[in-house]
Amino acid sequence: MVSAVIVAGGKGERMGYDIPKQYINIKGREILAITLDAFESCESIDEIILVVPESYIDFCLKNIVEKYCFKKVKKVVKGGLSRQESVYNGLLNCNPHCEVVVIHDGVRPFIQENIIQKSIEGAKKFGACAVGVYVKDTIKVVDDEKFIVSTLKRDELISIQTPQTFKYDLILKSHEYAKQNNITATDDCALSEGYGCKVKIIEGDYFNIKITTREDIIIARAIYDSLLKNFKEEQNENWSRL
Ligand SMILES: Nc1ccn([C@@H]2O[C@H](COP(=O)(O)OP(=O)(O)OP(=O)(O)O)[C@@H](O)[C@H]2O)c(=O)n1
Ligand SMILES: C[C@](O)(CO)[C@H](O)COP(=O)(O)O
Repeated sequence: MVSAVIVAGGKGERMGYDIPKQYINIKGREILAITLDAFESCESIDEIILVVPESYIDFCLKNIVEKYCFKKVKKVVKGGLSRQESVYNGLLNCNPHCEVVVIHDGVRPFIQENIIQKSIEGAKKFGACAVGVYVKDTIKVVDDEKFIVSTLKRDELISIQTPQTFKYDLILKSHEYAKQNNITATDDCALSEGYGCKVKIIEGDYFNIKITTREDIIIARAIYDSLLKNFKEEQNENWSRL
């Protein structure tokens, strides 16, 4: 059984709106709903555990899960103070038969189904698999006064995204190990690396952005338009081929 833990338990402080950024509307659909669409329609996903701030559980059930009839969402559970705590609570709420778990940010709405699928295959084969893209800029290390200390080798640098997909027991143990040893990290790969696990990277997609600050909303609207346009063109092509 494959579970998806979608973490949407953050407050979106860097976005600075009154509502958490996962509920911002992009061309008529909430960011979180667009993210859930991809997982709902991915055949390999058996259940979705949605993690949201406690005060948003009822709101989310009514205005996202029921409104769009997301049938695979089996539980909406409370998040924690950090992303790490939110993921951990998501993991604890997965079905007991879960073998592989796909962990994804609720604010990465442009994830493509084929990438979710490849990450599941990667986790089955390697135990841990994450999606990433090569960085396009040259990356510098700076000191406290912002003078350059060194230049990193770009062909060794990956910008890590989600999904990050794992054999369930492995990621649960990685989180528990981190908790016992007061280890914190901004992603789940780092926790499984800390537990001694090798994580395989698969090529992601530059469109799979994390909506973090206000300029990302402008970019997200453009991506949504472009993906929708491609989808319509593909449908027209299929239609004309019939
Ligand atoms: N306590 C938290 C913090 C973050 N997240 C989720 O983790 C993902 C990536 O986090 P980030 O972009 O940092 O979101 P926020 O924490 O909401 O943003 P900010 O740091 O600006 O407040 C988001 O889907 C977010 O909702 C979570 O589930 N629980
Ligand atoms: C998990 C993640 O999206 C991978 O890029 C990222 O680490 C989340 O970081 P944030 O600090 O919650 O923005």
